[in-house]
Amino acid sequence: MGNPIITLEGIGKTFKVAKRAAGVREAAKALFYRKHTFVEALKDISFSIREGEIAGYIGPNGAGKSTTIKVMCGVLVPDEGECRVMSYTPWKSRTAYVGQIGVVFGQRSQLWWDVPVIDSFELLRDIYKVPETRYRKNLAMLTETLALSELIHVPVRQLSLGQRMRCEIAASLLHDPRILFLDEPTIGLDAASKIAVRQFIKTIHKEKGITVILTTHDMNDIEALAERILMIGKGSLLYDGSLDELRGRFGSSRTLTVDYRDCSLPVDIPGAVRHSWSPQQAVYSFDNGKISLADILARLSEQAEILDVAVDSKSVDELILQLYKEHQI
Ligand SMILES: Nc1ncnc2c1ncn2[C@@H]1O[C@H](COP(=O)(O)OP(=O)(O)OP(=O)(O)O)[C@@H](O)[C@H]1O
Repeated sequence: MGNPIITLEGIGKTFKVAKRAAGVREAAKALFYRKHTFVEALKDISFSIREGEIAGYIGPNGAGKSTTIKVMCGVLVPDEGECRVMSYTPWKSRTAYVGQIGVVFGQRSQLWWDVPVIDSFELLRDIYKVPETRYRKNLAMLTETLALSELIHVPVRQLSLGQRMRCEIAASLLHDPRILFLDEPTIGLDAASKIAVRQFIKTIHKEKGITVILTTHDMNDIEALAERILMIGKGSLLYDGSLDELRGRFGSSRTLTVDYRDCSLPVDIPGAVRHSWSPQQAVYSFDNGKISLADILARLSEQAEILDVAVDSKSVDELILQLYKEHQI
């Protein structure tokens, strides 16, 4: 893994929001005095991302994910703290900076709605001043890997969500950015489109070594892509680690169901808890840290001929939910 490419130190952002009271009288009063409340969207956020990492940025609704992405993209200026991305402060020298990053907001489009996709691509080529040969090469690669050949001559408004998302991702990569920010790239997509998007992100990361920051509510995205998870809740960073570390913390308990040919007596296995038994099937739970699956099966096979085994671990959704509960968010 490379050197730090993104560094945030003590980033804070508070939004001032006008308070609206119900009723005509209150609305009239509001013309003269407006009451405000303050929303602390980010509180003292610090982390750094190394070049070539894929980091999943997760947290419940309203946690501050999009606000952080907007700060890192230079769309929002924080009230306090430092943010360095490559050699840039994102909200300064915007023109040079945007040429180095790709951004996809799942809920917003960077493509022009009424014109064919290829026209938007050409406009982006001109905005980012991509040399013609490089543009042609990238366009050919993206068209092939994202299966766009049927789509690029169609106006964006006629595309389905999944088709548009493939075009959005291509648009964000035409200029060979070093970092790709993806804010909910699989939102609203069907299962096949989600898998296609994940597969493409994996490929582009592997082939180009691009750094990826991904926000999502879909834990399958995290499981498929993120080597590292950053979790934010109520504006504060609450977890920074790998999925495996999270499994070690909450998810080491597994359930084993084993089918065997007639076994007349229940088998006790030190380190595993037996939950049910019959001459054909037994269910155990065990902790990876205490006894391995291989050891349990070895003990069982001394007593009976094993026909089939099934092992369940906690799903990523369950692990994340446990983390949310631990932090009461
Ligand atoms: N422009 C804004 N004006 C006022 N409040 C805002 C603005 N943008 C965000 N907020 C508030 O800041 C908080 C964090 O919002 P943000 O969009 O970053 O959350 P999020 O984690 O991306 O949520 P979601 O998963 O729902 O997209 C929320 O309370 C939100 O209402």
